[in-house]
Amino acid sequence: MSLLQVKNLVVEFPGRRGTLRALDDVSFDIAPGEILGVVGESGAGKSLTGASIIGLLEPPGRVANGEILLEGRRIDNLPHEQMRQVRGRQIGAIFQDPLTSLNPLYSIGRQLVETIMTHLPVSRAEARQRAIQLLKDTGIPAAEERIDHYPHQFSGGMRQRVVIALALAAEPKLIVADEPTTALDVSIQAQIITLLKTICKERGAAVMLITHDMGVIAETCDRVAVMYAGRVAEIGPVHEVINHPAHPYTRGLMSCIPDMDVERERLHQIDGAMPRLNAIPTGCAFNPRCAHALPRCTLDRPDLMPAGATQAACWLHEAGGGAVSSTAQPEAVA
Ligand SMILES: Nc1ncnc2c1ncn2[C@@H]1O[C@H](COP(=O)(O)OP(=O)(O)OP(=O)(O)O)[C@@H](O)[C@H]1O
Repeated sequence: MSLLQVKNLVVEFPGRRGTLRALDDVSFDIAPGEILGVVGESGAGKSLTGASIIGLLEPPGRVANGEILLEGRRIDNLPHEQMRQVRGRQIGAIFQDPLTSLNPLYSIGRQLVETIMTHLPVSRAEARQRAIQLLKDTGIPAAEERIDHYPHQFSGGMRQRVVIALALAAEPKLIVADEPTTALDVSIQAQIITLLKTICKERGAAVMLITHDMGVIAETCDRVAVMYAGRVAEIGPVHEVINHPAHPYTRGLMSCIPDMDVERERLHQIDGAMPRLNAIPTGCAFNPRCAHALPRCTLDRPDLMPAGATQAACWLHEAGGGAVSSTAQPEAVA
């Protein structure tokens, strides 16, 4: 059974000039222990998807339709307090800025011990031992001493290690990590991503990893969901999506994977811009930027459909349609 199921998720923002639909029919699942990458340009809906799962969608944003299930149980409609429990115990969260997750007034030991004791049946002494072990496991040197230090006494990279320890403290089944390294020095980003991957794999925790960086996805994830304009454009095993991208948008993103020795770049290399929420084109939202658009693409919105070893929301893959050739070489997207 899937660990997490997101079914036909719709998120809307009511406004004076009408309702803006930021997520439109988003569906995917995550298996136990799996690392799912979520990638796409700025504004694609990655963070809103993560926020919906962890129950931290900020009003007036609201889930207007769809369901989110964790181990078969709906969590999108839970009362606030129950969702807080789920968030601490079953789902851990890691954000871009470590200081979002840490209370500057408490030592990191106090924060770890309280989280452990809130969710697991252990004594304070046991919780402290667990906290020290978690800090060691996340690569904090002299953990026995540093456990009594405050967040400001750690560097950015060390703070994000503490946040990973905190997210794992209650032994959750799922970690939602939203751009966990973007705020960090480039030289330590890879270390933190590697740590996140190894520590979650060791513990069997699944991860939803939101990032702009296709390079990170390639190195870290089992599967990847590519988002565009509030929808999933393509989803599949990471090596298939990278080597045989089925959606023209994904093919454009692939050109953003830099060479090994070139510094990583963000996904801004596809000509044109993602539409604003109040101006989403009819049909496929990508059609104005797509070199392969068919007349139908401007009229009917495609849902995900089988496309080789992945699923793509693209009419080119409809049975009988002329599928875009899948090669490892990305081609320019007009
Ligand atoms: N409070 C809000 N009110 C109105 N629109 C919003 C609000 N929050 C987000 N949006 C819109 O929802 C869309 C998706 O936003 P989201 O933050 O999920 O994108 P993203 O893919 O995570 O982008 P980024 O990579 O820049 O974080 C964007 O068009 C954004 O402008």
